[in-house]
Order: sequence, then structure tokens, then C-alpha cells
Amino acid sequence: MADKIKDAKIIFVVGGPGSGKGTQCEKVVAKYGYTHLSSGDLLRAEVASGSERGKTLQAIMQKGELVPLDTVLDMIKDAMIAKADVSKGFLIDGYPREVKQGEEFEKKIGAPCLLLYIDAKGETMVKRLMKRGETSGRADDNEETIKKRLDLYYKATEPVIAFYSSRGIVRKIDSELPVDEVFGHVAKAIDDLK
Ligand SMILES: Nc1ncnc2c1ncn2[C@H]1C[C@H](O)[C@@H](COP(=O)(O)OP(=O)(O)O)O1
Ligand SMILES: [Mg+2]
Repeated sequence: MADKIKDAKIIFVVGGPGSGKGTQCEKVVAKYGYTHLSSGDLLRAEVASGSERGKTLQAIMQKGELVPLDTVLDMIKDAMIAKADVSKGFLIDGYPREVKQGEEFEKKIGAPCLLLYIDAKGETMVKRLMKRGETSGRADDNEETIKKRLDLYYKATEPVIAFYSSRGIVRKIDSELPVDEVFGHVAKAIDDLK
């Protein structure tokens, strides 16, 4: 496993709920041919499958809480192995959510070369999520759960940014700007990797 993805670049995409991670990752996929792995999407797919594990996950996610570390990591790892032969790089979207998740990821998979910190104001994220909730069908895009997700983000994920900042791989991206301008900065960060 470690061998197979040794030469692929691993990019962590971190930011609050509604900051624009998914939006930017889609654009990176289109321009650079990276594989986009959203931990949230992988988990939601498991829920949609109706499996026993999915039912347990659904209950946790609906409350806005974090699902057990090993579950998410296993799902990401399986998805990476499946794409290892064809992928130049991996966008790990919405993970790590806490420092411990980052440490486990590095032990089991590998080290990231870049952390894109997609940064938007709390009020902006709430506004975007409420709007997304009108059409997303996501059980967690409602006002009460959004508040919990934001609180948890500030508490658990901001230390992640501090942790990787000390390693010098964090690029902070202003996600208050229009989508294409945000992407200009994202693309610059990726181009600088070469
Ligand atoms: N720079 C930007 N300006 C305005 N709206 C944006 C934006 N980036 C994303 N959005 C919109 C698209 C979605 O409806 C919503 C949340 O974006 P998302 O990419 O799904 O966020 P995340 O994956 O970080 O939760 O906000
Ligand atoms: Mg997303």
C-alpha cells in the first residue's frame, strides 16, 4: 500500500463546513486529474447503502458528531488503494478533523505534502449551508446541526491547522472570494508544489 501510493501527492483539504472544500476540490480534479476523496461523501455513501454500519453512522452524523476514527480511515484507505495505479495525487477532503486523525493517517498511509486551509467566516459558512440545505437533502444541513458542526470544527480542527503549520505545509486560502478567484489561489498553491 505505502509503496503503491509512494509517488502520489497527498493534499489535505481542511476548512469548516460550508467553507467551499468540495467546490474547490471539483475544480482541482478538472484541472489536475487528482482523485477527490471526501470523507463525508464516503460516509454518506455507506449510509445510503443501508448497511448496519451505515445505520450506526447515520445516527452519529445526524447529531453533528465525529464518527470513529478507524471507520473513516479504513474507508479512505480502501478508496486510495482502488485508485493508486491511475492517480497522480489525492485530495483528502474534510480529513483530518482532529490531530489524532492526522497522526493515524500518516502511520497507515503516508504524509501530506500540502494542507489547503479553506478559510471562511462563521457567518458565511452558516449562510452557505442554509442555502445548500434547500437542495442538498443532507440531514445535517439544518440550523441546529450546523451550529454544532461549527463549534466542533473550531474546537477539534483548528489544532490540526496549528499542527501542520509548524511543519510549514499549510496554505491558507481566503474562501470569502468568488469561487473562481478562490480557485486561482488554490491552483497557485498546487503549482508551487512542483
Ligand atoms: N467561494 C464561494 N462563494 C460563494 N459560494 C460558495 C463558495 N464556495 C462554495 N460555495 C457554496 C457552494 C455550496 O452550496 C456551499 C458549500 O460549499 P461546499 O463546497 O459544499 O463546502 P464544504 O465541502 O466545505 O462543506 O457554498
Ligand atoms: Mg464537502
